[in-house]
Amino acid sequence: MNVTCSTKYELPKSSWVDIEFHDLTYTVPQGKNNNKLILRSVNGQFKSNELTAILGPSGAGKSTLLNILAGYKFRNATGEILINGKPRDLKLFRELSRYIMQEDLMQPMLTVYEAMMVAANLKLGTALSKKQKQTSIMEILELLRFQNAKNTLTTQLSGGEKKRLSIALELLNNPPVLFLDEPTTGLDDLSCMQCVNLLKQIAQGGRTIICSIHTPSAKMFSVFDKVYIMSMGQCIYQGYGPEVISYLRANNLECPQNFNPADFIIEIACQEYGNFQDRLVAAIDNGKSLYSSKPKSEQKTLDASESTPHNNELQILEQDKAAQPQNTRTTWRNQFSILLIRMWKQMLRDKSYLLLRTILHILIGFIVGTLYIGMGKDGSKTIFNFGFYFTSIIFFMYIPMMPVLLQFPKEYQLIKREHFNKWYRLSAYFAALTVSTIPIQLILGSLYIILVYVLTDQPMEIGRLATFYAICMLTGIISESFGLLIASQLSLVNAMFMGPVLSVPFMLLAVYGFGSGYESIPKLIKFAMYFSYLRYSLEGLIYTMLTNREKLECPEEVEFCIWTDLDYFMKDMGMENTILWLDITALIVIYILFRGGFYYLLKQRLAPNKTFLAIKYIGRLIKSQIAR
Ligand SMILES: Nc1ncnc2c1ncn2[C@@H]1O[C@H](COP(=O)(O)OP(=O)(O)OP(=O)(O)O)[C@@H](O)[C@H]1O
Repeated sequence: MNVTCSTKYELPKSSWVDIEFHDLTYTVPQGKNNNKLILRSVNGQFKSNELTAILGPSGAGKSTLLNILAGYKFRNATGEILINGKPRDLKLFRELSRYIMQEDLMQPMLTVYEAMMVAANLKLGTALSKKQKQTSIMEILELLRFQNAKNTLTTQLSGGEKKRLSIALELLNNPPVLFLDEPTTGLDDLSCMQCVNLLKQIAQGGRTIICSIHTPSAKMFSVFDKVYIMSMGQCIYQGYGPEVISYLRANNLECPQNFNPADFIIEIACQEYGNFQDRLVAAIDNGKSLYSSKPKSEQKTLDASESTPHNNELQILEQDKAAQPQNTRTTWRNQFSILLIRMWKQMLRDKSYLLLRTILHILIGFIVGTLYIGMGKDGSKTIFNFGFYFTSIIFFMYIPMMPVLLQFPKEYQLIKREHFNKWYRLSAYFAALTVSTIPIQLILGSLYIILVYVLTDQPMEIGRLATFYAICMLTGIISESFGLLIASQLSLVNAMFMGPVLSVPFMLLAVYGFGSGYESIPKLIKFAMYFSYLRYSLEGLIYTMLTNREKLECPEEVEFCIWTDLDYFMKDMGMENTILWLDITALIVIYILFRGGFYYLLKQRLAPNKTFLAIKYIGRLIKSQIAR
């Protein structure tokens, strides 16, 4: 069956970028004084116009090599990486290359076409009109055979379609270098072949395409222009796939007839026929040589001096900019609005979740309102109002925080991919995320507040209602920020555990000492109380709702009401010195601190600076000491 993609569209030609690496070594710290060697002085050359596959058994170091070459990992790596014969400038190289990671994570609630349009708007700037962008998108979608799936939601795509969409998204600004980590994993044979043929077609436009592959079929093995086979962090073969048979024969290893040579060399790498590691590594000079069945004298060695003298990264970038002015990145403002619209679209399209949240706000509002019904003006129930305000604060703590803890760890994987591939600046994403959730919180929050406010018979004064609303909303956005702060650093399971657990001290400190007077609280606890935003919220609500009010009426059936005078109640609670604007200022400051902290930690997780690395190192050291 012919599975070659035959389309009339061809991608624009790309600048040539040859990648070469020498003595690449990569270690990871393990235990106290131990280092694990993952790449062992490997060498190699990956050329433009070629599709190169990195092969090897599981754990051979394929992804590690790919990560280092793409610049995704670079700490703890030593050796030399040359781009067109000149030392790589990582910052510039990142502008030239794109990395398609193994996970098929897609922005949910968008169709293929919409996902492409968002990517085009972010990557192609404003130099192209909407019509031109549409044409580019349609051409790429046609090339990747998406004509019939362009209106399908990304989450409903098949495994192969998701892989192709990941490639399509990165092809929009025509990068000269594409790295792909296991693009065929999880695909059936036909989809694998289609994917590899497509990559070959893309490479033929002058691009350097490097992918890691698990076990290709014999047919696929011959499609690659070059295969680079790894075993235990070293190179055991580099050359054209089918020539591996003669390479092994030259090293006294005969591939049985009708046996897939790719399977055979991988079995050898797994030492199924004995240990040939050193012999094969020496035969290919750990990647310094390129095998060819031609006589030895005609084989190429991969010296830097022999590589084609192309331009360096800066020259390529300038050349590309001149040839493709549409590739200039869009402004921060545009990035912000594109991302904001994407977030709102996704939020509004997730109808079942939106409905669930709406029902939840109404239901909880109704339950809380019913539990505290009519107590706002009842002199015998003054203390119950305290409970009502606290319940409301807890509601606005948990409701915005829990979805964030659940969603953000997954969202982080998407941000990592998009940010690494230079779709947008992190600050634009952060600003869009900050703004995106506010309207929905304001609307849903008001559903709860209107219900409880009316049912509990709180004073119908605009000023009090507005302040009640503002404090609840501030509590909500602080809790959301706190959730983001946690979720930006932890996995889903850990975040779901840590979020509620870390909230407990905030709750305890919020009510600590009420009724016994501020002075009786120990100094250390007083100090800790400054950090509980819930305390400021609770104080603010109590002050707003209970000061400057007339005496409450004591119902006839009740013999004695202790707190009809609310000033006495405030005094008994130890809250007579509360200053509302101070509470609100503290809430705003905490919000800024939590949001700022979230941004800083997210930035550090994506690209850690030295301080952060040192903290991580100390953490690892402590962990290893505890584990001993
Ligand atoms: N941070 C790390 N700490 C400890 N070991 C690591 C670390 N990163 C990678 N390794 C180890 O390095 C080796 C190579 O990993 P790598 O992911 O590059 O292999 P791979 O060839 O891509 O494997 P697979 O095909 O299974 O994905 C593995 O043994 C892995 O366990």
